[in-house]
Parts: sequence; C-alpha cells; structure tokens
Amino acid sequence: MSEGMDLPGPPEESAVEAYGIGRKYRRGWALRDCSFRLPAGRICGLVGPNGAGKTTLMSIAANLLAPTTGTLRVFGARPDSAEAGRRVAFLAQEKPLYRRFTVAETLRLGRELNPGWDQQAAEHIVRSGNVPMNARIGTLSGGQRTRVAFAVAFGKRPDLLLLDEPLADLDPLVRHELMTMLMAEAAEHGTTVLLSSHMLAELETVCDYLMVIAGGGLRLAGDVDELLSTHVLLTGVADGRLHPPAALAHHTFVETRVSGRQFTALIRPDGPIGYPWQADTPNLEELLLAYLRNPDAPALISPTARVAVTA
Ligand SMILES: Nc1ncnc2c1ncn2[C@@H]1O[C@H](COP(=O)(O)OP(=O)(O)OP(=O)(O)O)[C@@H](O)[C@H]1O
Repeated sequence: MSEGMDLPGPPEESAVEAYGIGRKYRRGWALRDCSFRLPAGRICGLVGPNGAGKTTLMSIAANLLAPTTGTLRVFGARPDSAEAGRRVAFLAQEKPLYRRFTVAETLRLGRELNPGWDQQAAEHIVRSGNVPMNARIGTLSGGQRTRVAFAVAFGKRPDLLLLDEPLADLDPLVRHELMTMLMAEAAEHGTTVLLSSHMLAELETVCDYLMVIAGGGLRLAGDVDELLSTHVLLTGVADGRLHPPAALAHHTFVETRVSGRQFTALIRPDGPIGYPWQADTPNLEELLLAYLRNPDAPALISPTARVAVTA
C-alpha cells in the first residue's frame, strides 16, 4: 500500500555511506570522489568494467585498504572499528583460505574467530555440495573452494556481506543454488549484500538495488525498479543521423544507436514521447549496457543513494 507513494517514510538505516572516497596508486586513481549511500537490507549489484574500482571499493568497506581521500562508514561505524569488524564479511575474488586446513578445520576457525558464528548454516552449505568435511582445501576444485568460502562468509552471520565476483567459477546449477540461498538468507535476516558481477542478466533476478561505477566515478545508483521506470528504450526508423531528432532533444539521452534502418535510444524522458516512436521499458541488462558503453552519459543517483556532501 505504501509502496510507490510519494510521502516520505521514516529514514532507512544506511549500511554503507561513502563521502568522496578515492584511492590512488602510483599508476593513478583506482577510484575517485565516490559518494553514495546503500540503504540497509538491500541486495545491491555493483557493476563496472574491468579496473573500474569495484574491488577497491569493497576492500575499503572491508577495512583491507585505506582510502587516499574521503571517508566511509558501515552502519555508521569506521571500517577499522570492532563493530564494523563484527558486522561485515568479505568474500574476496581469490577466496583466501588455508590450503592445508581441512574443510572442518576451516569452519572451526570461523567459529573461533566469530562470536555470532552459525555452524549449522555453514555446515549446510558445505554438505549440500557434497564437499567432504575431511578434505584439505588445497585438494578441492575451484568451485568447491568457492562453496567453502561462501560457508565461512555466511557462517559469520554478517549484517553486510561483500561479495566480489562470487559466481565466476561456479557451474550454472551451483550458481543458481547459492544465489537462491543468498536471497533467502538476506530476506530472513535482513542482511545487506553488495555483490560485484559481470553477469548482467543474472543480477536482474537477484538484486533490488544497483550501483554502476565507470571512469573512476559513480554513474548510476538506486532501486532497480526506480531506475528501470525512469528510462525508456525508444525505437524508430533511422533517417541516417545518429543525433537525436529535434522533437526529442529535450529528453536526457544516455545512448543513441543506428543499426541498419533502425534507430534506438535509451533516454530519461522529460514529458511524453510522441508519435512515431515506440517506447518500451528497458530490462536491466539493456540499461546497464547503455551506461557501460557510455561512461560520459549524465549520471543518475537516486535520492535514496545520495549522501550530504560532507560527512
Ligand atoms: N595494488 C595495486 N597496485 C596498483 N594498482 C592497483 C592495485 N590494485 C588495483 N590497482 C588498479 O586500480 C584499478 C581498479 O582496480 P580494481 O581491482 O578495484 O577494479 P575492479 O573494478 O574490481 O576490476 P575487475 O572487474 O577486473 O575485477 C585498476 O586500474 C587496477 O590496475
């Protein structure tokens, strides 16, 4: 009933707030002047081209890396605080686990390091993949290791789960199983998830929030439904020009393409779109591809994803 209404509700808690964070290496900036807010309880897809700074951003939130500029808060706490350490779990791309430990020893270590450890949940994830408890990590396949790393991250029962391209080495069935579990877990415990991935079509089924970083900065952020409904995919007959026809020029253009006799454009409409254009709502993949192909398109940061300029 309240969904979709314009009346402001009570302010949602923030899982992450970033104020102008940047990280510079000798070769240059990995991430630059990035400000955003991720409301608690969302499953947020983090999308961007290779080298855009996704791992850098997650590493700052997980306290593995200090920002060169700006500040970041997780549930209002500094990433290096005990509170953030307790509430955040990070599943890194390279899934660092001790190769000489058995699976059982790995879970035991998780239990000893984490006061809120959920052994049952962790064991369930391992056993449902038929991974033997007494196998050494070093003898497991890449996908099995990923499953154990998932078990360790879930067993911690974090309030914020940072997953850096967790799906890459999983077969389609396991990917589906672990993502279904992730959504059930997030729904049951209110866990906030920030998930980087290049699998755009899959994100549509998993995520209800989205952030795109490209060219060192944030290009798109907000609720998936809201982002989709504020864009229109236009189709019409090309008249040989790539530029928007004059009658459409007042809309915000993200991308224009001409293919054969067909003109297509992704726009953020400002008012009605008249004849003869066909106007459709884009799917998430179409929206993301348009922003990824056009890093200079005007950024769209929805109000729920904005922070005040200073912390
Ligand atoms: N330790 C480092 N030393 C120097 N440069 C680095 C280091 N780590 C990352 N970078 C650079 O910072 C930039 C951002 O890297 P990052 O790993 O955050 O990108 P990403 O979006 O996660 O990429 P991918 O999709 O390929 O995983 C890249 O240009 C990368 O080369």
